[in-house]
Amino acid sequence: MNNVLELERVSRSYGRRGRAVHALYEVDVQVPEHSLTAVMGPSGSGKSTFLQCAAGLDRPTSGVVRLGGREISRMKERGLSRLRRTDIGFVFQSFNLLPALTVQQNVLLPLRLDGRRRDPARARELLARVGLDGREDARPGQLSGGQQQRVAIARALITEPAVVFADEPTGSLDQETGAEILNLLREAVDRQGATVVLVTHDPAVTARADRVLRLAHGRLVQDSGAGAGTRADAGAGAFAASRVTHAGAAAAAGGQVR
Ligand SMILES: Nc1ncnc2c1ncn2[C@@H]1O[C@H](COP(=O)(O)OP(=O)(O)OP(=O)(O)O)[C@@H](O)[C@H]1O
Repeated sequence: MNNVLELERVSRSYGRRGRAVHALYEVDVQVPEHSLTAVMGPSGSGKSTFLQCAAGLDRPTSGVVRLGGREISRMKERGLSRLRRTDIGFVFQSFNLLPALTVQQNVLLPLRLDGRRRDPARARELLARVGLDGREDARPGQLSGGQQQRVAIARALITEPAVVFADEPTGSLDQETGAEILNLLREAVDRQGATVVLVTHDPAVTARADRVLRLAHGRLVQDSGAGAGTRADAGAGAFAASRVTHAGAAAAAGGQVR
């Protein structure tokens, strides 16, 4: 199976030499396509830094990040922002929907921002998949938190990104709603062939992930589920063939990771 995301000896430090804080230290990770990877670890262990470096929102101090075979750690800002629009989908803890737009307009926003043709039929299809059939014209403010996160998932998937990065996607939801959101991300992997990397404190995620990476003090201290026998490997044949690899993805419409 191809690795869609690779980090090679990636470090990110802050501050001056001698007194530098190593937010990430020589992290090596390979993420195969069609898999769900959870990144866990205590507060301050480097999870957000990992996500930001992997998603091209921050540059590592040293090391190499490749997304879809392209080295993004050296890309100029212009290339990176294009890549975030075309190859990456984002889901945030706080949903980050635009309140003045309808649900459907929010889902279509990444296409619009990338100057691409809008595809309302595809937006409706994705909204139906996340259980929001018939809510296309609602405003985010009329929806519950869980429903808003469903919209955010549809938005992240609209352009078939190489990787969907999710930062604490269940962090502001109750347990049951959080479990539903996790199921949807799992389904995006199993039925739509998506690749999801999510940062979380939520222990429930481990049961739904193909792989769990644990960070401590900026280092990768555990990498469980990698290799043979992961759900991704076991279920590879069942993944939807319809996904067009690297066909482009959504920048999170109007949001940053933190
Ligand atoms: N801009 C910055 N300047 C200085 N230090 C930073 C900066 N950003 C992060 N750090 C430090 O890097 C380390 C890792 O931070 P990071 O936010 O990646 O951890 P985290 O695991 O995501 O934490 P949390 O679970 O609390 O969000 C911490 O020690 C943090 O203080």
